Amino acid sequence: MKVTNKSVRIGLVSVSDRASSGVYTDEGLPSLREWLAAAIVEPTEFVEALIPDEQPLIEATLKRLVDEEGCALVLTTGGTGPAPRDVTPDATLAVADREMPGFGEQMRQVSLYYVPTAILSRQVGVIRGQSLILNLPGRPKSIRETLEGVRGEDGEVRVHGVFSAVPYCVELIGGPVFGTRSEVVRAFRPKKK
Ligand SMILES: Nc1ncnc2c1ncn2[C@@H]1O[C@H](COP(=O)(O)OP(=O)(O)OP(=O)(O)O)[C@@H](O)[C@H]1O
Ligand SMILES: Nc1nc2c(c(=O)[nH]1)N[C@H]1C(S)=C(S)[C@@H](COP(=O)(O)O)O[C@H]1N2
Repeated sequence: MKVTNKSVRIGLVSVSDRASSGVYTDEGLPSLREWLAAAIVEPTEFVEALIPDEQPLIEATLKRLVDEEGCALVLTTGGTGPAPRDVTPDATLAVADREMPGFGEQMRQVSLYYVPTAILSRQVGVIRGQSLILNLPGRPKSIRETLEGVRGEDGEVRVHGVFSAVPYCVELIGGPVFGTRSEVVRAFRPKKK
């Protein structure tokens, strides 16, 4: 696989009323940053935002990260549930050019191995311009769970996390080519004939 030395620019958005107002310390952005830095081979640059559950602000943040900051990938955490203030998927769909339903489907599937309330997450994956935007649930532990997938006691992957498909998707929509460390997550690319 061809990989470049260019750094991969990634937007991280933690959507939480309480973390953004200081009621508790935000663990979303550090968890995202640590997982991605361990998973991606190439140097990464992060553009981060910690914001409350306000749909116009989430939409403006996603647009800024993609259109002005040039992020090839944007990951959000929080605000995907059914409560009235959970509006991250609505904001994400509002700024989308195209939906990628497989990401939401697979994340809910993976999450069911961890928690029966996984079906309450309305998380979506979308394309805006040449960027992939993915919603992850708010619990910091769900970041690793959904991105990395489910492992058996032998450490082998039983159910693929969605990050296995992220590098190929980003490449297909015109973003940078990057690889992953297989001990964290194995990126799949179909073999060229
Ligand atoms: N950014 C975060 N940092 C640390 N812990 C978080 C964060 N977001 C969520 N959590 C934890 O996960 C739990 C469930 O998250 P959820 O997104 O449902 O919160 P919420 O009830 O919508 O409230 P808020 O928007 O104020 O985080 C929270 O109660 C909290 O313990
Ligand atoms: N992997 C994983 N997915 C999960 C969870 C979790 O703890 N781990 N929590 C679920 C719960 S309890 C809810 S309400 C929804 C939405 O969470 P959010 O509003 O914090 O985004 O995500 C679900 N998905």
